[in-house]
Amino acid sequence: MTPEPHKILLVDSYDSFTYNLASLCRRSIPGCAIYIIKNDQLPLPVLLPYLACFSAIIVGPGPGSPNVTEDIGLVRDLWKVSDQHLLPIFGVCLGLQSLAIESGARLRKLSVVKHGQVSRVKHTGTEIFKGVGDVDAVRYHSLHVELREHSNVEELACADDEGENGKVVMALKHKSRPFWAVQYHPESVLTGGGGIEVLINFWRLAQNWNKTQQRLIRMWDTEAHNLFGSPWPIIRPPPTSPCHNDRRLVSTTVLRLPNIPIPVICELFSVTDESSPFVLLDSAAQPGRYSIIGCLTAQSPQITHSIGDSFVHLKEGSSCSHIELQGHNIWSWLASFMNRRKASGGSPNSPFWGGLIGYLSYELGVQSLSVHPMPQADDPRHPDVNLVFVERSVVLDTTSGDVYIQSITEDDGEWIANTAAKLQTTAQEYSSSVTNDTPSSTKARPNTSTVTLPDRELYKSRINIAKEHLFSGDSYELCLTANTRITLNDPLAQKASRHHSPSWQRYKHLREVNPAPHAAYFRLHPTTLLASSPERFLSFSRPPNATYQLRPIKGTIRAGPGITRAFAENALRGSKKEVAENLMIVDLIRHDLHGVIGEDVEVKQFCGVEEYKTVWQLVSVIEGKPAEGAEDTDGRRANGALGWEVLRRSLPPGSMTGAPKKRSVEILQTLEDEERSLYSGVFGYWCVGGGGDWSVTIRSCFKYDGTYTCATHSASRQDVLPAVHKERTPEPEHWVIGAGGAITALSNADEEWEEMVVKLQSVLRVFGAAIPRGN
Ligand SMILES: C=C(O[C@@H]1C=C(C(=O)O)C=C[C@H]1O)C(=O)O
Ligand SMILES: NC(=O)CC[C@H](N)C(=O)O
Repeated sequence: MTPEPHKILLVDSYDSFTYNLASLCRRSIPGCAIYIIKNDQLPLPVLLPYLACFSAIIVGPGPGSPNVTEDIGLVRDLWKVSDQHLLPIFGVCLGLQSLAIESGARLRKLSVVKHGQVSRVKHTGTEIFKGVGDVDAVRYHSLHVELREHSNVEELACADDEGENGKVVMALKHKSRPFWAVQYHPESVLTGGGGIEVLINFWRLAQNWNKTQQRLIRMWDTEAHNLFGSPWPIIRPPPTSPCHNDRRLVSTTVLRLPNIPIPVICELFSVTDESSPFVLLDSAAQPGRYSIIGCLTAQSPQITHSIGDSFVHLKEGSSCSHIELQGHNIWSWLASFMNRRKASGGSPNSPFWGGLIGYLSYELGVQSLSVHPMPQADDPRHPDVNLVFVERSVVLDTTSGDVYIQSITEDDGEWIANTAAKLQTTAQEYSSSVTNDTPSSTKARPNTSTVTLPDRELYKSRINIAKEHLFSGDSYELCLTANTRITLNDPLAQKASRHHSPSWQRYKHLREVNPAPHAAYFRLHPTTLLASSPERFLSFSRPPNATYQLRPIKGTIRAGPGITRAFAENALRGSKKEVAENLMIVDLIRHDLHGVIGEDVEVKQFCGVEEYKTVWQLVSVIEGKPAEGAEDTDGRRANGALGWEVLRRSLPPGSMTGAPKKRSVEILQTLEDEERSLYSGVFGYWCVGGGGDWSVTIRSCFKYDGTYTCATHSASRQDVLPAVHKERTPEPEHWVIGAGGAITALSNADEEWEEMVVKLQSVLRVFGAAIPRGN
């Protein structure tokens, strides 16, 4: 009989680094099984009898204070259990602070808080530091503890913050009970020397203690299983309804047409008809590579859903069905939808064969954190999910010039042949034309718009309030943002028709002035989105052996004359503040990914400096692979449902919230006036072959049409929509641009305002508007 694995209980205080700690634990304690509970999940009397099932407890970090019941939950009681229930505990950060104050130490605020910063730690070389050499440790704390003579804990390590905070306790042990703790973060990617080494020592000490106390480990029974569930990692794609797998085949023709610009290809389709839907995912700059055009038909299914609505709305041509979710959520509904539409046989070199393209709002992510999203003024609510199912597509590989013309519709050879012929002719005409111009964009005419900017003083005052939250230990970083509104009043300039799409003209202008690797143009009624994002959120490659990649950005400076690579590298990678900002998000993203796919998560690039048209950015790359067999969800080849699950559980993007994510989102809701909507959400695709690629919706603008006909909860299950007027009377257009930046304890309000303005300007210029000087 194989021995029972050692069971470790990990208590999570709603932190964004917990799964990193779980992963470190698994590496330090071979074969252990880790059960994670929230600090308020079980009342102590319920937990107590089960402590005997565990070999040790790890108490994780978290926002807030060890003195506040809502922040610390049952952790404070763990230190006081009777000898009968006693077991070894290892505390991290908030965990250390709780142990210390319950053992007679004093809680203090740091004069200079430490978030995402590395300190040299001096230690005794004993206990959890036995055999450990130099320790360079990452710190995320605003509070610290001061030992007193009669406290029951003794110091094992400290950091010397010199003039800033003096000596700060970095590790402790209890004088008589088997408790050890560190103030720094052993699980951070940048902690060196005091990570796995310290956990291995803790485990040795814990096992010794259990042995000398002759502790009997209680058998794991059904009751325990019901209470604690399965051990981490729980790799589980969203539930899908059973389906007949009528797997479709992808038909593809490949042409080599170098130099034919994406706008030229789009204009062969319906992009110039403002009244028809259109989707383009555009790699308009490096490191983007593929541009994807969804060649929609009148029947292409469009799926919309708003949070709080128990229906999904499916529009196909002129009919609209309202499908009740019936206990499912939108995520599993979409997973089922895709499960019925798997396809195979497409070109392995084309990342997209067909599938869903569209966007998911910030508030959809907020809701999955169990935080109530901010209310929306509009009724009915605008869609938080707006996707179209693409059956015909053209994909351009901008590196090789290969163009993939693809269809997953049966017997679609004629469309493929016609499209190929059309593209070839256009390419010939284009290459022989004298000017070789891309179709020209309309430069926005000045004085046609009213721009409402965020109020500078208000924004700066909010930066200062954000910093107060950081100083008090509630958050380590907050991504504060604000909306700018543009109203276009010039009816002549805006007149849309079958052959003139002002929003497309504007998009072409945007891709010229701010070419970006993750650009997009969506006309998905009632929403129009023009995006020029530098930031990939998550890509998952086609199974089998999918790789999940996230590319968070933190750290921004303006691009322009005189800003050389050397200057940018020094200003970004050479800056303690910028690297700290980036590190916090890297650790958060590692946690998000570990949470879904388990242990295999790696930082492939830390703080690379990348140049874009208007800004230089600090970019990190985190990659993961699911455990073997995890993708194969239904016995057949998987369809990317696990990638979809990573997306569900990682939204909103950590780079747009700050860390810890949940508490940061709650604080941001008190500092921002209105919902973010598309901004700070994601846009991208989920392919019928199982891959996906989603970008962060930043450096973008969006607007809603006045009439959103499909979301009304009609009593009938199917409505016929009124015919769309082809030539609409122009109404003022209301565009929104969100912009912001990460606030840390080191932030300066004027500089943060400037950074927000730089990001805003990258899009605002397509409206012919500029921010007045001194604003
Ligand atoms: C908030 C924005 O950007 C985010 C914040 C960044 C930063 O603080 O440096 C960089 C990229 C984005 O993750 C924005 O563009 O509006
Ligand atoms: N990382 C943490 O656990 C932080 C603990 C506490 N909230 C502080 O800021 O000091």
